[in-house]
Amino acid sequence: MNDMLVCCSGLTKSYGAKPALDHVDLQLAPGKIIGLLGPNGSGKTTLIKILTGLLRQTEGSVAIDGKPIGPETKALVSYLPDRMYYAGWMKTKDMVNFFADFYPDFRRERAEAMCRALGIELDMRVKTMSKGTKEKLQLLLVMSRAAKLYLLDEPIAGVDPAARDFILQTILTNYSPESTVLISTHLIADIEPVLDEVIFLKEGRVVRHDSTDNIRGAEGKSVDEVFREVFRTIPMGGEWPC
Ligand SMILES: Nc1ncnc2c1ncn2[C@@H]1O[C@H](COP(=O)(O)OP(=O)(O)OP(=O)(O)O)[C@@H](O)[C@H]1O
Repeated sequence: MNDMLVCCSGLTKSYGAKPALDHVDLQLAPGKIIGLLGPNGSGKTTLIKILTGLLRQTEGSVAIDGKPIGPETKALVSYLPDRMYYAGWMKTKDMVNFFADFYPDFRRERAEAMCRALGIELDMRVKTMSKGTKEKLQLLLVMSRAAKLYLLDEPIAGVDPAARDFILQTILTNYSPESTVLISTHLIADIEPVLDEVIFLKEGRVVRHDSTDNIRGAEGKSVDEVFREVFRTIPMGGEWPC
């Protein structure tokens, strides 16, 4: 019996001729916070959307908790998309009610406590919120579910550094040892302290999947430094052609 939470085998997704994901083999254990890292267009959002069931793979297989993607796995997954999808007329409390109606595993008290801690009033309308406040609200709602797999697509892109710390703390304190958090981000240095593992995606392929301890221990470098080496686009000391 495989005790991995996520298993992808030969996972391929093509939108046209070029694959966005190219024969990806991945196994994600429960109880980990994992960074999904790669340059623009490397396939991060595509992988996350396949795990949510929003996209279907072209080839290969994918399972969450031993089940193929479908209604059963959707109930186990809490997903933060890379863009806001709530109507502007909604108030914070409408969104809290929306989540409470939709998800049996939603913890209302926790969500309301986090709103209070962040100064997000329950009567505030989405359209009057700053971009960062909307992102914080959406993330705290997603993290208030008792899910097995949290898929966070760029959760800290639009928030200030102090709020980033709060959000990372929120992620750390809201997941259980049985659940895993997969976080896609370009802000590696900010998120590095909370990561157990990293996955480097390059042109739709996994070029490295390792623990952050291994990376730091074996190479004596931060994940951010290793990422910059793997994905350097201009050779050191090199120049762009005229
Ligand atoms: N709906 C689509 N139709 C055609 N091509 C697409 C579509 N969505 C994504 N792609 C292509 O698939 C590849 C992977 O895109 P994806 O959005 O998964 O990358 P990403 O790593 O999340 O990028 P970013 O860091 O910029 O968000 C890119 O080459 C992109 O142009």
